[in-house]
Amino acid sequence: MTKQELRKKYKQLRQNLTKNEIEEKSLAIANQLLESAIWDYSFYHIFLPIEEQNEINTEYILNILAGKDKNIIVSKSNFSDISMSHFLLTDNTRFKKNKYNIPEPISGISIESKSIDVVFIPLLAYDVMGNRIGYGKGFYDRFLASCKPEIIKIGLSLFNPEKEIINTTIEDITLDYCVTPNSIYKFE
Ligand SMILES: Nc1nc2c(c(=O)[nH]1)N(C=O)[C@@H](CNc1ccc(C(=O)N[C@@H](CCC(=O)O)C(=O)O)cc1)CN2
Ligand SMILES: Nc1ncnc2c1ncn2[C@@H]1O[C@H](COP(=O)(O)OP(=O)(O)OP(=O)(O)O)[C@@H](O)[C@H]1O
Repeated sequence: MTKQELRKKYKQLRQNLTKNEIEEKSLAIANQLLESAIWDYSFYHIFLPIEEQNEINTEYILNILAGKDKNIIVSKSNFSDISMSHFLLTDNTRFKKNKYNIPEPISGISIESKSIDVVFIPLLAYDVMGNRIGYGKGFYDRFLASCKPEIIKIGLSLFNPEKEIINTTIEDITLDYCVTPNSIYKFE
């Protein structure tokens, strides 16, 4: 299916889930991650969910990261130039929702994207090759292009992969893993 068709399909699939199902699946994803071999790093970037879009609740993963004393990085999105700026999460970090309902840190210690070791990536759909699509602005494609090449890219999804996203471009950066409530997919 094309990116456009997939965005429509997965927005609908998400809207069909209850809040309870999202909590259960979010917890299951965090538990899958606990089993994985990604914990020997220092700087972990995570997204904060748009609740209104039924995104994964990443709080369970945040708790794991905090428990393991990792450096946790969260971002602010600039919609005028489609860039993201990154901040270290501390006990004092306060959040505010932007106009797209994404919770963002109000201020904090700036972190450059090259410092990040592991990034958890939001998505609408992905395929068995590790291609992903989001809301279609290209925030993550630009962000990941600015990171170090060996950064570990982990998609998080409530659903299984599609066979194929057909209209991918060279700018699309593929995932290394995608974690779902039931599985961890590894892409070569
Ligand atoms: N939690 C979270 N943070 C994220 C992303 C994400 O997918 N999830 N992004 C991933 O790249 C970037 C933000 N990308 C976005 C791009 C477009 C819209 C947007 O157009 N929202 C519209 C309609 C949404 C829809 O298509 O249904 C709106 O709210 O009016 C929102 C976020 C960076 N941060
Ligand atoms: N590294 C980049 N530099 C400049 N433009 C880019 C880059 N990556 C993607 N784009 C552009 O951004 C637009 C949206 O890309 P795409 O459809 O892949 O978004 P997406 O992956 O669904 O969105 P997101 O990354 O925000 O979740 C496209 O027009 C694409 O050409």
